[in-house]
Amino acid sequence: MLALTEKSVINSAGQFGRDTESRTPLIEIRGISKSFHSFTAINDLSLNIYEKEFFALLGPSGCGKSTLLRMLAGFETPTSGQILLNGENMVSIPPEKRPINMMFQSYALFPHLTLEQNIAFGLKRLNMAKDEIHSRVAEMLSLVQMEKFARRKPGQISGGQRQRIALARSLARRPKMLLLDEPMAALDKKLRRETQLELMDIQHQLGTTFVIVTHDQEEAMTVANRIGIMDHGHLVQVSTPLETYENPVSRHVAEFVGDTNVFCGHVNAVKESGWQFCLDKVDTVLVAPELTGVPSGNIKYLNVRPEKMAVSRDYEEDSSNYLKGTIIDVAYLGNLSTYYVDVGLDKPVLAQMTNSQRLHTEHFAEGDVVWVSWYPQDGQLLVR
Ligand SMILES: Nc1ncnc2c1ncn2[C@@H]1O[C@H](COP(=O)(O)OP(=O)(O)OP(=O)(O)O)[C@@H](O)[C@H]1O
Repeated sequence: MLALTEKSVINSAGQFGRDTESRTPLIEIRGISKSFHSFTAINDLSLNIYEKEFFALLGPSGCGKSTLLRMLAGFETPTSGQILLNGENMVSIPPEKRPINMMFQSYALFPHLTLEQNIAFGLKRLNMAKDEIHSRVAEMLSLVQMEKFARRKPGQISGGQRQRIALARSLARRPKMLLLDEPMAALDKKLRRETQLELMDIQHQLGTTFVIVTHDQEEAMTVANRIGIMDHGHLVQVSTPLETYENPVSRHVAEFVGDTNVFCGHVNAVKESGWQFCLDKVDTVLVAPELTGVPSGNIKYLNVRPEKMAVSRDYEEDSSNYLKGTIIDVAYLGNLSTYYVDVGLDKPVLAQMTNSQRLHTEHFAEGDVVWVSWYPQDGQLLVR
């Protein structure tokens, strides 16, 4: 089991990056486990989620994301551990009594009811006055910009619009927390991007805590204030998107979130200019930033993101790290080019260059002999 701290970092994610430790959590998950027969889906997991936060659970298929969400909603009971809401144990509270709502991937709209009736459905069951229901439905339709379609049925609107109605319906009871299980899985890429921005906007307007489950790391990075990375029922890192990308706690997280280059090796000298990292197999020495608080003997990997690497024909006498190699593949994406460079290691190095000038960007081709370079401070040393 890995020890976790909710790191304090200042970045674009604002308040949630900085001061989560000093705030009272809305939800406190204390050492919960969930087993299905002999299989442990969630293993001694602890996490705090705060008011007004947009939290994303990210991880490979089968790591336990949905199981965790279902326990928050009350559809599953933890085998052990506690879930507290505002300090009160929720484990014995049934789903409908929790101030938490869940929006399902399938949206689960009633096909025979109009959109406004769909939104009103849960409110009627609360015995709310007719006028109040009417105004709440209107407010929700306006929130998701679907006023014009109020009298249509789910079969008469598009997939993206159904998604909005499902959102409106799940927010109508004004839950303290909304759980979203892969809410955009059925949308195409462009609509998905638009919907992500709308979702952030709505969450911001309402101030409701959102917890989203996704296996799309770009989606998690876009919408969330903080991301929890899960693996085999454990939470392996909880941090802001920036911290997750630039400071992954392990090789596993680094490789799961975005593309990266992980070099295996060891620190062979501690110099003032940085630590000297010797690559296994090619016996090349690179300069790497010091990893404070960690004995140099524990270092196993050097992690460098492809966009931190440059490709050039020539070697220059500067402080960068250089590796010589041959381009074996080029992926030209228009805005970016990704070069796969064989430097004599098990895997080619990935270097990504922005095509920032229309006519004067230098392009490289398969077979070109090049230097891949990066600044020492753009590398990250890892112990696991
Ligand atoms: N009711 C159940 N009975 C037995 N095993 C289950 C049950 N529900 C989930 N599991 C198992 O628990 C593990 C975690 O499942 P879960 O649905 O939480 O994963 P996930 O991370 O949400 O995956 P995906 O991204 O594919 O939806 C899986 O191995 C799954 O097979």
